Amino acid sequence: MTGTAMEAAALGKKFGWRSERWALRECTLRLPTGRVCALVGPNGAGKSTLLAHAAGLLAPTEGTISVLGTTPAAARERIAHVAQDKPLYPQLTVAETLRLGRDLNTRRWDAAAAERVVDEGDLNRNAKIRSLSGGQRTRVALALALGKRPELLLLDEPMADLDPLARHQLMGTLLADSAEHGTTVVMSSHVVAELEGSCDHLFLLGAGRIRLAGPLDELLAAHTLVTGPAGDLAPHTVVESRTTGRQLTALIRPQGPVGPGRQTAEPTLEELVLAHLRAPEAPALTIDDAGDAEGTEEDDHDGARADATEARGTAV
Ligand SMILES: Nc1ncnc2c1ncn2[C@@H]1O[C@H](COP(=O)(O)OP(=O)(O)OP(=O)(O)O)[C@@H](O)[C@H]1O
Repeated sequence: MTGTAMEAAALGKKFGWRSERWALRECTLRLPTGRVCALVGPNGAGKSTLLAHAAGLLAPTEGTISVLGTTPAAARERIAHVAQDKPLYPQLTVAETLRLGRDLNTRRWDAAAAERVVDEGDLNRNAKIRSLSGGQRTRVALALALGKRPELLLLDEPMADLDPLARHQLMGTLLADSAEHGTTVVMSSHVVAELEGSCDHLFLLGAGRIRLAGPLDELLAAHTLVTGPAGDLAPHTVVESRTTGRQLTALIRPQGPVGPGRQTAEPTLEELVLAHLRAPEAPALTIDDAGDAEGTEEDDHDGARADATEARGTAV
């Protein structure tokens, strides 16, 4: 049995005593070790808050979170967290920043990995951090994170300010490095297309709650895109359905044969995510590592409806 990289039980977070709003609520999830997990959801869904809990930077209001079999605080040396604002010392040079990384992580520091990330971006090692562009700073932050040789790498929108070529190249380096060392990666992103082909696990958050969680291939296999004549979709669980004239397009969780005259296909990651984002009331689904599904679907065959919007390639 694989180990557990991250596990949350009824995790909840409210910022401030008086706040009525839960940034996270009743989040129960498990991520096996060695996975590359996409963490997606709309703005304010709680992605950064979840990553900050896993990194030990925030304490839960209720529930628990553990990483690598212990508390986030106890695992800190084995975790690297690249926050959205990528905090670095502006007055240091790139070379001094890498030396600081080495001095703070004497037992684990992987100089070759850190230097490879910097060199692939053609960065001048004598340049001060404050003189670098946003994308170049991202590269230095990722170099520090990989140099730490973490067992769990938590990345909060790591690619947001990189140009498409740099994104592609850095993602390749990141995935190759993680595969070589068996690193578990949790990566939040709004650009779902860039996660396709990179991730094998998915957490979809909405309004602080888990909406989809599990191995990506099993989550995709649990859904079917249906097109064909309009009509009743019972007994299937409907995530989203749209009708244009007599034509129906729907994303369902099938409960048996879909019926004659309808075409079916397995959704892409992007189609799966976008349908759930357009239908925030759709029932949640968690598939655990043994392939067992747990959802909130029984009473919801009507599902949620959304406007017919062509949204391929969109950021969420
Ligand atoms: N330090 C804080 N104090 C008060 N509220 C906070 C704080 N940090 C986050 N929140 C609130 O918690 C909720 C979740 O925020 P979070 O940053 O985790 O979302 P997110 O999914 O990462 O969003 P985005 O995609 O915009 O980065 C939001 O409503 C946000 O306003």
